[in-house]
Amino acid sequence: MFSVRRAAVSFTQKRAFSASAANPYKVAVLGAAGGIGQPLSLLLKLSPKVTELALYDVRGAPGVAADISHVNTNSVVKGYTPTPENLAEALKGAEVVLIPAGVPRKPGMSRDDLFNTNASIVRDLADATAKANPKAKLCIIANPVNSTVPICAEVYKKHNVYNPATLFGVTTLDVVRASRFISELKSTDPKAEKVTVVGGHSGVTIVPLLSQSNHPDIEGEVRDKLVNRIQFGGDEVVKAKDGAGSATLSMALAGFRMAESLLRAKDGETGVVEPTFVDSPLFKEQGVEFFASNVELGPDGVKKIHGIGDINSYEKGLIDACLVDLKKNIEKGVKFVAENPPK
Ligand SMILES: NC(=O)C1=CN([C@@H]2O[C@H](COP(=O)(O)OP(=O)(O)OC[C@H]3O[C@@H](n4cnc5c(N)ncnc54)[C@H](O)[C@@H]3O)[C@@H](O)[C@H]2O)C=CC1
Ligand SMILES: O=C([O-])CC(=O)C(=O)O
Repeated sequence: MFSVRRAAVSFTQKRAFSASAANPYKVAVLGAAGGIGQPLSLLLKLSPKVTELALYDVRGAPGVAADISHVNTNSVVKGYTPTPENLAEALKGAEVVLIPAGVPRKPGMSRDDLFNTNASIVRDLADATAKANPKAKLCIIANPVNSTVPICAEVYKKHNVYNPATLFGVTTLDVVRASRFISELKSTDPKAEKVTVVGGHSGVTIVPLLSQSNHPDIEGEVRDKLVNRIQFGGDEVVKAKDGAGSATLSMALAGFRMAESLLRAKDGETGVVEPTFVDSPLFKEQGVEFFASNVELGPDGVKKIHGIGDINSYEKGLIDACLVDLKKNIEKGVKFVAENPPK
């Protein structure tokens, strides 16, 4: 007989952290054996803030866990095979849950084309999280983020455990890209380039606010090209990978940054700000329930949602276009759960 208990393969290192160690945080990655999941898990293993790493996937998680567990940092790594009991065990006690589970794009596809496959994957993983650990900070990487985040909110509402402060669509990659692209243009250090990107996470819903960057002088054709590159940076990678998927390594870095920021804020660090797609008051009056903007993180998740600040007329045009698509994407996610509730 297959033993559910034994299926949770544990690679406990001999010098496990004592209960009194600082920052004793468990982090769970669902979809851990994938293109993003593997490097993301590796980065989490390197973080002194993480003491337990739970790796779950429908295939291959124990192998990835065995591999990563040999990295000589002081944390425990466990790999989980796909049973409901193992999924619940992986989730239990996690401070942060990251979901990169789902299919990536191929050339010619939009992120919305992933909806049919990924909506039910994310719905079911959100359902498991709502049952096993509803207080965890839930970070959604799986696309289309503009729809998968509302799907999670609807699932949590069905369980009466929805807390808008703990649900995050991961849009960090958009600012990682924006700062890199602007530094290429201006021959500067990308780390010094702070670019605000708001809206959502696909095409025209990605709105860089260059007027608030270090280089408000970027205008005209140069600006249009830069904005387009930031909005469609994901397509650049999809095209270059030529059918083998989308961004994985830069995304792992971006997802890790988001997770680490949540843990830093949990530790009481103040002034931790990340861009993220959250249940937001900013455009609710226009019927847009979720919106990405800079968000100050606190021990309980969202502490303060920053407004979009002063924008110019060009950026106002970008926001208007963003809101049209974003509203449809959000409504699609909400409708999906209404018509296909978790079993
Ligand atoms: N938010 C963002 O900025 C970005 C999002 N993405 C999205 O992340 C997702 C994952 O991308 P990749 O890692 O490249 O794909 P991948 O196909 O390499 O990995 C996905 C993993 O999810 C697993 N999986 C599938 N169904 C599952 C389930 N029900 N439970 C647990 N695991 C499951 C698969 O076995 C696979 O290991 C895609 O939807 C992609 O579009 C990708 C890049 C950036
Ligand atoms: O482009 C994709 O499909 C993956 C993604 O979200 C990104 O790289 O920003």
